[in-house]
Amino acid sequence: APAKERDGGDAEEPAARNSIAAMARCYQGFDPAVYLQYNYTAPRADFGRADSIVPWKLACLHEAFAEGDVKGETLVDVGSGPTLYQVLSGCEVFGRVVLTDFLEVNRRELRRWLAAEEGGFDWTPYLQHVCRLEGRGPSAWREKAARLRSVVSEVLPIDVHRPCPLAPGSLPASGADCLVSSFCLESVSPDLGSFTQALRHVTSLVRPGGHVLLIGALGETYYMAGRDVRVPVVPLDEATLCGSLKASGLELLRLCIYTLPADMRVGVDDVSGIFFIKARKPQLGGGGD
Ligand SMILES: C[S@@+](CC[C@H](N)C(=O)[O-])C[C@H]1O[C@@H](n2cnc3c(N)ncnc32)[C@H](O)[C@@H]1O
Ligand SMILES: O=[N+]([O-])c1ccc2c(c1)CN[C@@H](CO)C2
Repeated sequence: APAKERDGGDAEEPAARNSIAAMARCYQGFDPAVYLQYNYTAPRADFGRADSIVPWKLACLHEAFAEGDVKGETLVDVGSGPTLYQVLSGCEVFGRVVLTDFLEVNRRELRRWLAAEEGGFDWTPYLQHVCRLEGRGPSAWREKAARLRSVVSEVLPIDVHRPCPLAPGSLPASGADCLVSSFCLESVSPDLGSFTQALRHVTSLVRPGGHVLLIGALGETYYMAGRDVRVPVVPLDEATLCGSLKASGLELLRLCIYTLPADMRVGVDDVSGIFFIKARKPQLGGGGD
């Protein structure tokens, strides 16, 4: 059965189970509106600035799909939170997009946008920006919004600390063709060991030969997930990140790093850099695609 929001995952050692449970308790205070305001409005999401973080992330995702090697039927987004930017490029390639999060408050926020209900976050500037990247006029954003709403098939509970993060049958038996995950694993894991274990768990959701696109924080030790909700983060650097990727069996295809300019450090976290990883899960028997 899908994990409850206070679960301690399936960690073997009691200590690990406790720290995972402590992390889950931390997330009970997660406030989607505050989180969106802190990270998805200017200056971090300023579409008029070439060095703003969100345009950089959207460009990485656009390029990853534009190369044409990432294809198939099913894309799963791990730890979606209340955000949709991370699937705005992939939704044009895949006929089925599965969004997931640990918290019902976030799943509800996603369903609110998908149902075109009033009062949710306005993703229009994001839709328009990705349409520009795709060489479509910004007025194509309504088509992109309709496309996204048509391909998102589910918004499911997930727990990356479980060997099977999703309920059985959530994805095709062979696995998803592509997995996207942004700012999840390092911000839900108490330490590097559980980060690497969580990466192994989510890699099991992907078919052999499928692709993994990861966006995350470098050098971050905490972030504010609500007005007074401080969440600890596993501080990663390039070496530890690549070590975990190798340990999870993924083949690194591309690693891009963004270093935050001073005015992108706005006091809501201590992140120093952002990574984008394009990786592939080897075919069985280690063959090519
Ligand atoms: C920093 S937010 C990232 C949100 C979004 N993907 C983004 O790019 O901004 C981390 C997300 O991980 C979710 N989360 C917390 N514990 C989790 C767990 N054990 N398994 C999967 N997701 C979890 C939280 O609910 C939250 O939405
Ligand atoms: O600048 N950004 O686009 C951005 C978006 C989300 C997040 C960060 C930065 C840094 N903190 C993480 C949580 O670990 C969440």
